[in-house]
Amino acid sequence: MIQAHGLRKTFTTRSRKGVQTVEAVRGVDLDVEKGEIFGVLGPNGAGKTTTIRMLATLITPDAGTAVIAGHDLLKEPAAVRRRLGYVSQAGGVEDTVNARAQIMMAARIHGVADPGRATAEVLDRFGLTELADRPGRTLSGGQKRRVAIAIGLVHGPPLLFLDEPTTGLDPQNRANLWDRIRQLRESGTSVLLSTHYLDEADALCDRLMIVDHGLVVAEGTPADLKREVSGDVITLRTDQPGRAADTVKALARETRVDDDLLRVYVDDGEHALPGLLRALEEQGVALTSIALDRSTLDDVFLAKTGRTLRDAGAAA
Ligand SMILES: Nc1ncnc2c1ncn2[C@@H]1O[C@H](COP(=O)(O)OP(=O)(O)OP(=O)(O)O)[C@@H](O)[C@H]1O
Repeated sequence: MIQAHGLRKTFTTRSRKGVQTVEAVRGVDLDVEKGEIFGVLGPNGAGKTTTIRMLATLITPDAGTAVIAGHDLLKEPAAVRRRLGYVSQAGGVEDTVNARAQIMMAARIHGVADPGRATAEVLDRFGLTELADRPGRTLSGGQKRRVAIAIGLVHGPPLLFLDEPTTGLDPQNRANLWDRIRQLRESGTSVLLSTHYLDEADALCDRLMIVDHGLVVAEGTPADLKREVSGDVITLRTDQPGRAADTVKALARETRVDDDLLRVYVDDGEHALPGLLRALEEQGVALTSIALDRSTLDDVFLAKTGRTLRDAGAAA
């Protein structure tokens, strides 16, 4: 559905401080299969939105090529545009106009043969029929997000771009939206979504790429990626993380200190734990807490970039 190679975008801004350039995307390859949910996971400022906007024909790449739904992104942008739906991070739902009218307008803009019917269908599909005649400002965050997706889908595109679809939603609305995105996949729509939520990427995506500073640092299924940094993570909280790390180094594949936390990467946590605790006790290192977990996508991010996704987000 999408084959992209070497996508690049640099932004130049001029202000009183002078000319500033930001290399937002620095050579991204992407391969999205038909009917899959593909995720672009990364911290704030990683280049997710810029990548999606290039693929959605909204900004022109400085370099690179892409074929989307069988059409060349640069040579046939109008054909590409007809085959995709795009839902921006902000959502694009008007406050003063009701949902039905907004969806109907999108259907007309796209030249849908029977806009009334297409609107009614998409309203029904997203559980919006009851709310269809209320102005945008009276809808909840989750309802607005569903209207935005309905606007993006009313012309029945085979490919949908969702830029951070669940940011700001409460857990119940996020779960609801995940179900609806999964239903899209079942009906054959390919979905490319960006997110900075690890659990979202893990729960929803068939495959994903992790981006950082405009580059792809890892790609695969969530299970493959986690297998790459295989094994378990033992997280120990202590006042002496450096000393604890030195003590357990020989028993671990890798250790990482993060404030008062020591992460110990081992092949088999259950078996490694007793030996680890014994060694720490012998050295007189006191612990305030112990946790044993399977590796997560954050551990993949940490292994590839040396930072956790949370830290990377905070630094951006
Ligand atoms: N129009 C623009 N002009 C100048 N700089 C830009 C522009 N758009 C994006 N950037 C910069 O490019 C970098 C990547 O931005 P982008 O929006 O693609 O990141 P993102 O991964 O989507 O982040 P977020 O999760 O915060 O939306 C950032 O440093 C951003 O400030």
